[in-house]
Amino acid sequence: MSKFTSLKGLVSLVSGGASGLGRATVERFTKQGARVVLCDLPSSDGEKVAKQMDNCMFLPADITSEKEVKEVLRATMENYKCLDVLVNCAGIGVARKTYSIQKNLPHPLDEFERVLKVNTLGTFNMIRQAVILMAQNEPNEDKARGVIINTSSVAAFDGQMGQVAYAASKAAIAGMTLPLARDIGEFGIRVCTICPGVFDTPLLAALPQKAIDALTKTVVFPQRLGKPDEFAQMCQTIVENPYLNGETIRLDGALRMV
Ligand SMILES: CCCCCCCCCCCCCC(=O)CC(=O)SCCNC(=O)CCNC(=O)[C@H](O)C(C)(C)COP(=O)(O)OP(=O)(O)OC[C@H]1O[C@@H](n2cnc3c(N)ncnc32)[C@H](O)[C@@H]1OP(=O)(O)O
Ligand SMILES: NC(=O)C1=CN([C@@H]2O[C@H](COP(=O)(O)OP(=O)(O)OC[C@H]3O[C@@H](n4cnc5c(N)ncnc54)[C@H](O)[C@@H]3O)[C@@H](O)[C@H]2O)C=CC1
Repeated sequence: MSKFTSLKGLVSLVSGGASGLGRATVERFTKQGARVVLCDLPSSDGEKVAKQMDNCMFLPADITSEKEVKEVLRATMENYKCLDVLVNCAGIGVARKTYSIQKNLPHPLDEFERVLKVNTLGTFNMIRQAVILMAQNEPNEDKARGVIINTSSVAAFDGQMGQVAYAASKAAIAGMTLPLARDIGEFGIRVCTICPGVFDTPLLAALPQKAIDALTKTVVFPQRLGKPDEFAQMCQTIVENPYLNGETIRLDGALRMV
């Protein structure tokens, strides 16, 4: 069977794999026979989560660190001799308006910077180093060598009040998709980005329940929070469809946030 027509045997690196959408992706990929490197912060549940799965190893790193990401990729090569799929799930959220007149407080600049650094720069740091490994792969019959999947958000397009930093970081990821595909297509590496709507994870749970309920009510159908495995299923679809490239895919039940 040609490589990338199924997840079986593919070496996959999932950032943010200790929780939420990334964890669901690690779970689905390992069940489908992939060999998975779970990358997450040293302070995360990464070790515990990896131990619960077959063919999964935890390699701790802060995705914003060049040095730590380089070490994760070195260890991936040492253990698995290649890298076929990268799924960038690691990310953080913030809720902060540009200016709170009640508190006479403008959006803290360091908070804006932190969100952009983790979500956008961290995602790019993973990509720029993973490409080096993928480009060394033996191509399949279609000349394919690798697949990269990024995680943006519907906030990239319908950012709510208080989401200027988060939406900027996620719009940047969506904006990177096509130029990335253009840059690395020559190596046989495809790039797609998923824009999830509202999914049932610890990150979304950081919002007040009132806000979560209001958001859920605006999902057209199915009117519920997304299940993390539905995100993971989209990752599997992207890997297994050789003609999906350079695309940003909303996965949101037709939610358009107000
Ligand atoms: C305090 C919560 C901390 C959360 C930490 C991080 C959460 C990050 C979650 C992101 C998860 C990722 C999900 C994803 O990618 C998909 C999505 O984007 S889902 C959408 C998520 N939405 C947000 O993150 C919104 C963030 N904004 C806010 O929570 C609030 O705007 C904020 C806390 C920043 C300020 O609220 P508040 O102090 O109430 O502002 P005001 O007092 O000025 O409010 C005036 C008025 O307007 C109402 N309002 C405020 N924000 C919103 C909003 N986002 N949508 C609709 N209405 C809003 C507010 O209720 C007031 O109305 P009243 O009738 O006067 O009460
Ligand atoms: N839950 C939702 O409704 C939506 C989530 N998203 C995005 O999906 C991705 C995953 O989010 P969730 O699973 O919901 O959140 P989550 O909080 O459950 O998982 C995020 C993971 O990323 C890790 N992480 C954070 N910063 C990191 C860093 N610097 N280095 C390494 N790992 C780091 C965390 O430790 C955590 O394990 C995020 O990028 C988020 O912005 C996008 C749209 C909707």
